[in-house]
Amino acid sequence: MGHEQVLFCHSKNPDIKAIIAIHDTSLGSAMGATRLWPYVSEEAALKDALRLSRGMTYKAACANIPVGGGKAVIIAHPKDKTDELFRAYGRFIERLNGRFITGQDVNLTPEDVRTISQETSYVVGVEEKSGGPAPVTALGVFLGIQAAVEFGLLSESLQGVKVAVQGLGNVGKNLCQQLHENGAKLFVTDISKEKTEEVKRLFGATVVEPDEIYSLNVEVFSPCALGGIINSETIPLIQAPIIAGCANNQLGEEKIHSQMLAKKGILYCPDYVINAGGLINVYNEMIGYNEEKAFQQLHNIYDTLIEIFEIAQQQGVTTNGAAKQLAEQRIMMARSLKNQQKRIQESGVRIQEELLRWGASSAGRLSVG
Ligand SMILES: NC(=O)c1ccc[n+]([C@@H]2O[C@H](COP(=O)([O-])OP(=O)(O)OC[C@H]3O[C@@H](n4cnc5c(N)ncnc54)[C@H](O)[C@@H]3O)[C@@H](O)[C@H]2O)c1
Repeated sequence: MGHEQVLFCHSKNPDIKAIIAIHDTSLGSAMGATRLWPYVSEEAALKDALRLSRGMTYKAACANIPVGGGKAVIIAHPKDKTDELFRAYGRFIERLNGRFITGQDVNLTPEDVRTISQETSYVVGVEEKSGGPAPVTALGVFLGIQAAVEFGLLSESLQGVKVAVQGLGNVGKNLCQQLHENGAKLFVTDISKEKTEEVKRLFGATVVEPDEIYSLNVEVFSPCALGGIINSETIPLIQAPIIAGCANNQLGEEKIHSQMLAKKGILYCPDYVINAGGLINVYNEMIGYNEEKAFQQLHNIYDTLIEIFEIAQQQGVTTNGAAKQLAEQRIMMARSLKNQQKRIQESGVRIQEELLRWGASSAGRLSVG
């Protein structure tokens, strides 16, 4: 998959096994949260780290922020978490000298991240300066829905547009609020009755059962719960001409299912493009949180999606294929700029050396003369 560096971290006391995968640093230090999971084998853990770190490279490139892609996994059961384990892990990160910056993913708490930060400063999310990533992610998804509706339905307004939201958690509920405030008509589902009742009461949403959400006659289907829900079983049910939601890894099989969607004429917003708000938020926390700047970058999601839809339409490729193409172009451009800078620096050093040599020899001639 073209990784720059993969580290296998191991110590006996405390007992720790972790893998840090740095996929690409052309755009900047590799960023990627740390996941703790009782993987069945080291191979399974490696596969996860490799796949997720490559995803981060594409996500950052599409979001147009100067960070690279990385990911780390700790092979452990959540019940075996200890401070010693996280401190040992922090020391591994510190040794990378800033090539990899991490944060909180599955099975890590903000407290665990704080423990890691006792050994390394290359951690984000230690102090939440922005109120967490979910509202920013939701706003990014909202902008993505606007882009898709404008491109796919030729409408600049969401007034009366029917949107089906699957999952009313941290992101889903915030998204419902944005959609409601902009005149969309909501259809929602969640496995928690409490959450569906709240969204019904607050935003006048129509509640449906979890398995009914796919086949609704709506303009937008917004998956905001689980991964893998767009697959060979659900695609034939989907009526919406647009899919735009925050859930990670929505497609069961990336290639097969993105092609099935394209064949059916469904405009799919690649998940890692539309849900980049969380990463944008974390990046801004790292460089010193500035709300205005973060929200400006968030608007890139809208522009990037329009660009992706245009590439897909012009070249007859899937939106997923177009997103990868765009990300790879941006990475190649960053690489060639870096190489140019390096060449300029090297030739600058060579000229300086020539001048020094020339100066020394003419000084010699002068003194002789
Ligand atoms: N939080 C972020 O900033 C962020 C950023 C990028 C991607 N994501 C992804 O977006 C998704 C949602 O994130 P979140 O932070 O809102 O999570 P969350 O856990 O707060 O919410 C998920 C919701 O989905 C519901 N749910 C679970 N199974 C369901 C089912 N079968 N049908 C309907 N609803 C179901 C849960 O009850 C819960 O309310 C996840 O896939 C996450 O990885 C989140």
